[in-house]
Amino acid sequence: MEDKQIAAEASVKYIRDGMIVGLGSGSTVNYMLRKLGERVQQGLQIKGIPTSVKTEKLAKELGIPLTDFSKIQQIDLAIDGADEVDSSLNLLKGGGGSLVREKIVDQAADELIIIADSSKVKSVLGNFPLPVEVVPFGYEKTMEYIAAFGCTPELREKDGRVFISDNGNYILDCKFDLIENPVTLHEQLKSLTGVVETGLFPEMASKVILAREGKVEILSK
Ligand SMILES: O=C(CO)[C@H](O)[C@H](O)COP(=O)(O)O
Repeated sequence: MEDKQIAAEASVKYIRDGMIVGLGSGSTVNYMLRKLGERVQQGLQIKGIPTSVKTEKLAKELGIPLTDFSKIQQIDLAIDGADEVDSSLNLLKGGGGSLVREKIVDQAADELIIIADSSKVKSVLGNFPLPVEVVPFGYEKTMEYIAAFGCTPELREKDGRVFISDNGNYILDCKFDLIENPVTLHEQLKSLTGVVETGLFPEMASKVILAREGKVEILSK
């Protein structure tokens, strides 16, 4: 079993009867959904809030009951993946392009657990290009303003076409050398008019469940 799957399956034991659960996005989360689907078939009663159209589709296929923000007051727990995690549990996310919905759900949850293999742990964030969701109108200008913060932004494409997020926006993948201060960089980028959201999730995760060579490790605040 690969480490992503081991970490993902270990997270399911934190899901208890009656919980409203934020369902993240990505290949690690897909393993979590499959395990959760099994638990639901065995009688676990939960409702999930998906963070992407892809997650919503898979959850429905697996028989996981879903809800939405119009029907609930709180999210007990969100389980999500990440592209990078630092030792203070700051996250860089959005490799799959779902960062806006992920951030809305993850922020609303009482607890956020991140699941990952050990390759995602970095001493400093920024090796992975930072995904920034931007409004399509005038994205060329937004790109120039973002580049002035010391990165090389690239418009994300998929299958030879511009990638469109679930929210109808573009994603700019911004290669920084290192992101020494994720809080400040996030605030600076967020202040640009065309920026919808950045893939920096500082100080949000309460726990990271990692798998390294088949063994589970827990990083906590
Ligand atoms: O932020 C994300 C999607 O927007 C994912 O959680 C992140 O890209 C990790 O993906 P994977 O589990 O496939 O490595």
